[in-house]
Amino acid sequence: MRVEILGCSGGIGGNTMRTTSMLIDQDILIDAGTGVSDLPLVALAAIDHVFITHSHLDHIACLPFILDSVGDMRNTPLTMHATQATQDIIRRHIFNWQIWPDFSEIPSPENPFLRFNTIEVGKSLRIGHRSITALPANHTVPAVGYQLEDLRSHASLVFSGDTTSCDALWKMVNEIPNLRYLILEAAFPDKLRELAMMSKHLCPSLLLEELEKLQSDPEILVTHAKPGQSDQIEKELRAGAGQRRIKMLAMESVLTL
Ligand SMILES: Nc1ncnc2c1ncn2[C@@H]1O[C@@H]2COP(=O)(O)O[C@H]2[C@H]1O
Repeated sequence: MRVEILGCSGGIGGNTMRTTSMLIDQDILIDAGTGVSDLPLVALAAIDHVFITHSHLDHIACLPFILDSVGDMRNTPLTMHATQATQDIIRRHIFNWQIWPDFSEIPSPENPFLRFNTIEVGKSLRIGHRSITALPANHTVPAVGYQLEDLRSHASLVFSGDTTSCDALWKMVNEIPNLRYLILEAAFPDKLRELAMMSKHLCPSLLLEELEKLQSDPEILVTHAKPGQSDQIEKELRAGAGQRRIKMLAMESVLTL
């Protein structure tokens, strides 16, 4: 399984900051933030599945554009996978004919560009040799993370999505054998710890407290730094990392499972 980081910033600004999205092989996206907009048309048309962590704009911004840009280049609907709560929000507030047309009825309800699939925390979906499982998260809106497992190598990657402290997440993460990569968020530096808590994110000190609950030793990659905050977050994480292998996740990097 190939995991390409299309965007991993908590905001926008210039060529180096794109919001959250990961491309799994050619056909699966995890979130559809602004990082998706760098993909050429032919790559956009190859996306069959989009797994959404939560409804915030920085994670879904490009989904409406994908459908309008390449819907007619495809023979089958693109499937948006999300929990019922997240699906309801996105249908009510995005695909409502006011913000964007409802592509689950276009060009016809019988043969649309978009279809919805409801996922549940703890349940796995198998797509070819990839297994995708929703994990618990704790954010200001209904949210999940994902475990991606390559069923050939049995290696796993966990992406927490946007979450503050979440014991239920660690309970499930600690049951995963062969966890190779753990992508966690730290949106703010420690001086903004109050804002991190209010907006249900992590900062380095909170992230390091969370890592005390982790019982395995994956490579830890940190995502979602707000614009201009990445260097300070990295400095604070380095200072407290101890034996943990922690580094900042980089846009355009490729992880292999
Ligand atoms: N009181 C607040 N609650 C939630 N988000 C806030 C607040 N104040 C500012 N924000 C910002 O709004 C952003 C919405 O997306 P994020 O959750 O990524 O990060 C959030 C913060 O950067």
